[in-house]
Amino acid sequence: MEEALDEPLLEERRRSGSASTQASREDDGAGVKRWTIRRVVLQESAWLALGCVVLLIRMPFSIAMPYFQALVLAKLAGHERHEVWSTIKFMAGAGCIDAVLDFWCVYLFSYTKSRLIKSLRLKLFEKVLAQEIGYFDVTPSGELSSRLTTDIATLANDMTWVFRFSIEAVARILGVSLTLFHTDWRLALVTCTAVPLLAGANRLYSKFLRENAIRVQDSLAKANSVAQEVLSCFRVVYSFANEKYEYQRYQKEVSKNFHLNVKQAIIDGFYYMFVSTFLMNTAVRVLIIGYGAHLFFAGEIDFEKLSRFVFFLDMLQNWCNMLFDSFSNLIKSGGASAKVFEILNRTGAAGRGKGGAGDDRRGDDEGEPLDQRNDAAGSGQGHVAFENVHFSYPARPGDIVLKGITFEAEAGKTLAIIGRSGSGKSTLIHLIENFYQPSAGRVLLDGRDVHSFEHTRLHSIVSIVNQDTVLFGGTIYDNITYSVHNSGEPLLARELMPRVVEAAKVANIHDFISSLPEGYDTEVGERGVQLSGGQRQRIAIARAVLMNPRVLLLDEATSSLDNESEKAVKDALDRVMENKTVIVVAHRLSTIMNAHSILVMEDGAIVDCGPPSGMQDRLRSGAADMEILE
Ligand SMILES: Nc1ncnc2c1ncn2[C@@H]1O[C@H](COP(=O)(O)OP(=O)(O)OP(=O)(O)O)[C@@H](O)[C@H]1O
Repeated sequence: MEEALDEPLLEERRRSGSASTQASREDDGAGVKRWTIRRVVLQESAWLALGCVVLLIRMPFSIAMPYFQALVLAKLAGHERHEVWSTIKFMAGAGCIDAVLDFWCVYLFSYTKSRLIKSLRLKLFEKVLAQEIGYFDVTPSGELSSRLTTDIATLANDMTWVFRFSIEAVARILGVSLTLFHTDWRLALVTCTAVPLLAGANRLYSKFLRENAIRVQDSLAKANSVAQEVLSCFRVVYSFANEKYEYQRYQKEVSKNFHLNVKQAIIDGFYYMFVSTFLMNTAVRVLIIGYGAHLFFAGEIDFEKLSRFVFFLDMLQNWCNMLFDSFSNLIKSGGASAKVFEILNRTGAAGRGKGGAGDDRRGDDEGEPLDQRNDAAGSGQGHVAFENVHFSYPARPGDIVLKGITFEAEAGKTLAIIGRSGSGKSTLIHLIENFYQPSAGRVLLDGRDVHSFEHTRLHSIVSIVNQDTVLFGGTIYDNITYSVHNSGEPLLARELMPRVVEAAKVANIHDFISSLPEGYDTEVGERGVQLSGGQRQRIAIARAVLMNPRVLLLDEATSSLDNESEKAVKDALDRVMENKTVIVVAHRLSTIMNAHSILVMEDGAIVDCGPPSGMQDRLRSGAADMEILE
């Protein structure tokens, strides 16, 4: 069962699609199974069933206790010494068996809970990784990490314990109720008068809980999101001395969560005051003892029966409380599960090419074996073309960023894109990377729409080095080899090391790495903070060199560097660019004079293109930004 969970969603969707052609409540109508609490619980049904079996075996041993207690009291009253001791022995025996079985109940349900948490976390993370880039433009990462941690733990925790206690409580309540009727049906009927009041109170309480739980989880996710943002950009916070401001921002979100919890506490208080303490503990008890005393004095019930009834009533109340707790936890976990299932059931990762995790769309070459498709897709030289491309970002659909872009980047040549800030240069790069899809027109790589490429294939042909180089926490070696993780190449240091060193030499960073005491095993810190911008940039170039892409995208790769670092990075890039299709985005014309051709962008359109010679004069005579001409 566990292996099945770890398989890619794609496979799972294929299986589920072929297993059932009929749309059900758990179908999204296209044969893809939706995630529901029921489906999650069913995945662990074997373990849950085992737990329930132990629970049922345990039941008679724990239910026997009040019976033995009442019997001992009655025998004591009758001075039946021998019977008293033998009943106590039975009582102790039943209690010991009950205790051993209790261990297994706790273990089995806890184990199931851990399995649920693990599989839900993996499934959710896999699903998040399968989302299109536009999704991350509008969803704070802190919110997603809150879903992955708190929400999943709450959901799994509540589900398993609720499951356990609900089953146990329902079984015991039924068993005890039957015993109560068997003991004295008149007293049992009096107990039942509380049922309509209980049902009414539960209805109101559950309505409140459901609504509040969603708000509580949302406020937690927002607080988490603020904390994550601040911690990941702490240098900026520090440099503006904005610790107090950020504290207040976090405090605002945490306070919202606090107020919701206080509201919850007040309603909880009223609920338990009325249902548990007043109704069950006081009203029912007073009625039963009063009516029981009346029956006793009338000679219609004996002492043993009455005390047995009261002991069982205690047990009934305890288990009713347990059931109420389970029930309220279940509803509260609905707040956490709503968001988790919203992500798990999110379909149509529109920006992802075929074959990416979670993708279930069919392309125009579906039916061809994947290897053949990839071979066909990978056989070109790296020719890139835009055909009348229009584009708006999903976060701002009304803002047209590209307005009918058409151009070609010849294989093996360097095309430079220049233009004012905000004119749409990086957006062209994003579309070649298939981060987003055009609203109209096509982006082609070797004559094929980039969107029809198998995801890993496209990103083994096209590589990017941009201005804000992000390294991952880990060693320099880990960061350079990051580009070959999806290639299926062996990642063993022994086999890759010579190529890593070669790539670092091409990227002009080998000497620096060798000067470090731990060389390639040096830790770079979170997001590479322990290195300079230029060093990070050259490690990113080494990463691209190791991958040996056919198309290299350079998005202002040297614009944030000082002259010395810029020279080192440029020398590295010149070596990497040989025999590759290179599309380079630049701010200044002087940095791209050795390109084969230049595109000039303005306000989402191409306003000029041609070889560098003459471009400077044309730009000068036009309305170009002076900064570009530097
Ligand atoms: N993820 C996004 N969501 C919404 N709008 C975006 C997004 N990224 C960029 N934009 C908008 O798209 C337009 C073009 O941005 P783009 O980054 O392509 O410009 P650019 O020419 O590369 O600018 P610069 O030289 O300053 O980097 C801008 O108006 C920008 O605000």
